[in-house]
Amino acid sequence: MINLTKVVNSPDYTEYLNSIPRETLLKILENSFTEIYVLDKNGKVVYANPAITRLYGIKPEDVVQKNSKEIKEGLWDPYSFDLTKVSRQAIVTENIYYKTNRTIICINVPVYNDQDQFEFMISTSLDNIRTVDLSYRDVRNPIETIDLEFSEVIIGKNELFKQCLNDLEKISKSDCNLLILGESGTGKSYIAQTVHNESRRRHKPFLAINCAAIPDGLFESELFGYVPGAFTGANAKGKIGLLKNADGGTIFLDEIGDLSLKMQAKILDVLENQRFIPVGSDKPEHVNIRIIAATNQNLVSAIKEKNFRSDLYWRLNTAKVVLPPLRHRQDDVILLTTYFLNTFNKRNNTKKFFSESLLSCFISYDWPGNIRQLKNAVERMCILSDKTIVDKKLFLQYLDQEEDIEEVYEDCFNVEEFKKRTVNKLYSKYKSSRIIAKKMGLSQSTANLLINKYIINNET
Ligand SMILES: Nc1ncnc2c1ncn2[C@@H]1O[C@H](COP(=O)(O)OP(=O)(O)OP(=O)(O)O)[C@@H](O)[C@H]1O
Repeated sequence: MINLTKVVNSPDYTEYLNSIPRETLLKILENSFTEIYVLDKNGKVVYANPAITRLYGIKPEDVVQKNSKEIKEGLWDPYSFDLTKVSRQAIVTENIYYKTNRTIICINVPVYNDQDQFEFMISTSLDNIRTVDLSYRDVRNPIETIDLEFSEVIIGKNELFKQCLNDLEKISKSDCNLLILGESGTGKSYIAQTVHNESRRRHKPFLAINCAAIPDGLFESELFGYVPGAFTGANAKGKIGLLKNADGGTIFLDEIGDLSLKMQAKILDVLENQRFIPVGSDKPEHVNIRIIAATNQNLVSAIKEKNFRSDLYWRLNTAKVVLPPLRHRQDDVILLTTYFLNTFNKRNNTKKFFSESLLSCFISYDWPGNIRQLKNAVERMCILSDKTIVDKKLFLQYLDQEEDIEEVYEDCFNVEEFKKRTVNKLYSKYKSSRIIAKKMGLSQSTANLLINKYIINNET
């Protein structure tokens, strides 16, 4: 929280303020890249600048005079108006906007009238914190971060991954559709957002929809919108869909492999003709949209099994990038770990380090859940460790816990392989169960069991 000191305007300051024409002040507000969102004492929207269209696909004129709590209900967390109103302080919050899954930093400032009564709250919000920079803040001149190269925004130096980044850099400058393939957690959504941020559409909305999570009917009305009276229970005024809201920008269709054949046909129409028909209407509407789609499914097999349309595949496939799994990017594991560790340290105001042995474990592990699993593991190590230097013991416990849920995830986790490899490596070097036990943070009897299981029994 930031303490607010009441600003008392000097006569000179008031004169200077009065000298600025109203039109100029309005132009400044309207052209601010940062969102400016003002609520009155009852939480009604008094003013919102056009940045809200870029961030949420909502138009200022559609929200003004409406109750902000109702607008944001279920879409936005946390709702900080009530707290700001009573706090007499500016409150900085990290919010999540569920429709796009974006994190948005808001500074909420309460404003008081001459009688010292709460008059309104001004929120200024900033997304895109990655380019403003959380990870590099300590070492980089903030001016330099404004013009980051594509490869600098995304963490990764591995050769295989760099080839993807080279392609992505070119693709982001073009306006073609893009298909991103890769295992779960390899960063498909993260890359999609970055491609948009680096494209000429970056000042227009980026809206994401998860095709797997939504039933057909809802998918259609969310994406295409509907006309008044389109179906029972529909809003009497109708609804503008994501496509229209994202006009000029990018739609990200996550998990496209899970889309039904019926919806695939509708998406194909959007791709081919840049048009769609709202639910309950017979009039096509035209949009200018770039589509980025992603899936962890094998679409070629899905086509063979008649679960995915080949014409849609080829349409989406104008540009295709296959993100490598983290086990093929072992040289990036430390880089990513350091990045996540710095992020958590900053967020939690801690100064944790990872021991060398823990980092070695991280490098040898397969990370079947890819970057998402690595990020979660780093967070878990940071939270659970009481020490400043986090050692590998916690990680081995983490692997044991993962092993417990192995049956649930079937062969997603390759813990067994990891243990086997580690024991083999240590045994060929030390040939001593005592040293292996010490190195792995296990009792000597457990180390003996592992040696028997993976080495002795395998030799016979
Ligand atoms: N290169 C990267 N640098 C930093 N963080 C990354 C990078 N790639 C991915 N991440 C982070 O890893 C996590 C998983 O990424 P993301 O959700 O994009 O994966 P995904 O492939 O879309 O997963 P799924 O297929 O399950 O939807 C996210 O928290 C994301 O911010």
